[in-house]
Amino acid sequence: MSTPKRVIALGFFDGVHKGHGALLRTVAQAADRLGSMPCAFTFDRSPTAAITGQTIPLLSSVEDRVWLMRRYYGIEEVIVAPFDGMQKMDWQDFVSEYLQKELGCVHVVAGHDFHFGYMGKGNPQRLQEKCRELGMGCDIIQKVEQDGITISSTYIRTLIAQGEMERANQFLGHPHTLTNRVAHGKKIGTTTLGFPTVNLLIPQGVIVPAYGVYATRVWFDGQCRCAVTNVGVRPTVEDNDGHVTVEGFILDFDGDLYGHEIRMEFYKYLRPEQKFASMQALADEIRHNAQQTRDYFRQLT
Ligand SMILES: Cc1cc2nc3c(=O)[nH]c(=O)nc-3n(C[C@H](O)[C@H](O)[C@H](O)COP(=O)(O)O)c2cc1C
Ligand SMILES: Nc1ncnc2c1ncn2[C@@H]1O[C@H](COP(=O)(O)OP(=O)(O)OP(=O)(O)O)[C@@H](O)[C@H]1O
Repeated sequence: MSTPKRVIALGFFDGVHKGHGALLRTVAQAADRLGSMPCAFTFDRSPTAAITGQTIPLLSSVEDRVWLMRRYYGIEEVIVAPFDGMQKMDWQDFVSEYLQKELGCVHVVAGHDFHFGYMGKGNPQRLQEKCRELGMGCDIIQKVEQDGITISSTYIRTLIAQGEMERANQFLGHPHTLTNRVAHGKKIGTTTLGFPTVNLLIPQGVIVPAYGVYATRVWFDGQCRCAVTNVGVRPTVEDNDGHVTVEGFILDFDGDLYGHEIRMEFYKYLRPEQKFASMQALADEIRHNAQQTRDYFRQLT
């Protein structure tokens, strides 16, 4: 079978923010024009983390990155390459041997500050020259800014760590999204509190939003519902084990989602997590937060 022709965006794309969006939209347009497949190239782990040895909690799991690129920008295929296996590849080989010969790439799209190949020796200018030599198309996208700030995954991570979800979403261009299976909780929600919750495990290596309560939406089994969600260690619960949980009370829903995959979208930070004097006081506050969530989504529509 012959290799399909591909138009490929190059980068890591953590969070798939608006700056990445400028590249991905250009890919979709070029692919349409050239009758090729719109694609993106990413790595299985953060090159910056691998090179510097730092731990960098990410905005998105690989699965979410792939889903976001498809959902918001129509990217049909995401090539997830192993960073460890490719780190030492020379930048010229990356373009001619890997992109052109192996992947059938006819056009690449990269950002203004894209460095690639062994020791980061490849840069936008070299990429353009090499593509010209090989007969491949190449677009370099100028930086996208908002409020005078260059949009970047690094900046958006700091916003999410501080609970500034609405601002993070403005920079992302879509709601911050986490997808995973629903885990079992301690059942206190159902038995003592009167608010059953879905427990979403934070995907490994992904940033924990600031502890607190958020207006969220959850998608599961083809449905979308509003939910009020707590992120934190539940200091009110006596036998909490210090584990961070993400627990959503889904409004107007009655059903069992254990083991199902859910996608949670974070919209607005409502309040910090607190230690309440009693479970009754916590239940009263959750009722209030549920109403705030309803009001929030009502004014959005
Ligand atoms: C909207 C919402 C807000 C919450 N806020 C807090 C809080 O401020 N402090 C706290 O200790 N627990 C908080 N919780 C966590 C509850 O204690 C938790 O839902 C309950 O322990 C149920 O746990 P389970 O899933 O193990 O049954 C909140 C839960 C929800 C759904
Ligand atoms: N604000 C932006 N405007 C235009 N292009 C961008 C922008 N941010 C990133 N890019 C480009 O998107 C591709 C992927 O970038 P990358 O994954 O390194 O994102 P980043 O947001 O710059 O990450 P980090 O914050 O870790 O530096 C690269 O080609 C990069 O140059």
